[in-house]
Amino acid sequence: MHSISFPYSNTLNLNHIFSPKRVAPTRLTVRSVYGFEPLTRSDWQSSCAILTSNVASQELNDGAAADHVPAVNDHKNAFTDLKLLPNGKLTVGEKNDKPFQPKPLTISDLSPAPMHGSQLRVAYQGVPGAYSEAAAGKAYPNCEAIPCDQFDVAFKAVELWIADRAVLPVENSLGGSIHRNYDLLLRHRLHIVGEVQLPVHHCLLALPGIRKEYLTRVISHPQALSQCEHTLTKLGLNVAREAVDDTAGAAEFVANNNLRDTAAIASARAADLYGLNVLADGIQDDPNNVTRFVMLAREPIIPRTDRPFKTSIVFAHDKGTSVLFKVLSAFAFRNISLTKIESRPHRNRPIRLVDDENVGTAKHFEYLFYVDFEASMADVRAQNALSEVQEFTSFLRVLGSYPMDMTPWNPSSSIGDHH
Ligand SMILES: O=C(O)C(=O)Cc1ccccc1
Repeated sequence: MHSISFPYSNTLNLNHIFSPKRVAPTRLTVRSVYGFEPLTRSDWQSSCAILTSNVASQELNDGAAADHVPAVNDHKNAFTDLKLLPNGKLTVGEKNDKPFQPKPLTISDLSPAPMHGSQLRVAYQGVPGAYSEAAAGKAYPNCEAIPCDQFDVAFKAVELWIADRAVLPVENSLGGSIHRNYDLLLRHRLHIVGEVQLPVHHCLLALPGIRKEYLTRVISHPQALSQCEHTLTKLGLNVAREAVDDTAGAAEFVANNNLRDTAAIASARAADLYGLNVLADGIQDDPNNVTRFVMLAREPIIPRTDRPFKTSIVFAHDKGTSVLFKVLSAFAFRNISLTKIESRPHRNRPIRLVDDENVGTAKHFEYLFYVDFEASMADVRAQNALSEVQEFTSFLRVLGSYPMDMTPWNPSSSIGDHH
């Protein structure tokens, strides 16, 4: 067996990553960053702030403009462009719309996440009946789910204290990662505080009295369309497919516009809500179709070791060889299992790194790597692995350390199933 010695121990220099212009960087130890003991909530929160708040990113087509990217948490601007529609849905409004009044903070806003069962406001993209709404309900029973017309709006709602959490679908057992949503995680400063996995059960919905033969179009969220592709063909539906923002929104659109030639792929709950018929039930190609959603909050949660935790990180490197091998070995030698590894090309899309003086620097990386591993940041193995990863990488961000969803699949309780 090979023995490998690592040229560093517990010392983690965050400043060379996040503050490239700083002359005399202060060194933080892994212990202070991840707070072994004594571990207080404020220790952990301020540590995470150090790790993550100095980094913001922006997808840009033109790299030259990257140094002038506005701050992502620009509350002043954001207050003027979010508005609440009469149906309770949040949307992006015009700059001259009546601005939102920021909600005054109360002591309970500053306390740890409310106890199970209390009313938490959870923003999701879509309209009632969307799978993200169901994911919010699974993660936070009795929460108030707030529909938003775009993911960006859901993120902003949390940043502005209009909502407490945002729900984001990030990967699917069939289609893999939802890359756009991973990019959103980087462009905002929210923390992953939980995950839920949902068996998704799709239905083909149409207006009452409409038969399959009348259809010329099927509309839905792109993930839903791709998850049902073969079954649609088997049903003889070689008709146009059209992508819309969310599954339940597709059902609502068919109903509101009385579209007799169009079906929607959505949940059975959406059929009930919008008065549509279920033409075909369970039309996903993979009967074990599962979508993973993450829950996002303004503050990270305190990682624990008394139950299984997962940690999500993103990193990039700009020099060195075999970097991925070295990074993976940091986990392998500590027996930490990875549950996900994914590379994402990031050419021509600079990431904006912000230093302590809030001066932004655009950095170009060829690839970003997303890794999820099965350990809590309160676990010394994870802390050591990450301090090692940091040595090989030029950009590293902990997206969150959170309890794993351990619920076993139960097809009979699939979301969207109306039985
Ligand atoms: O559109 C929805 O209902 C969503 O929540 C996104 C989605 C789409 C397809 C499968 C899982 C989640």
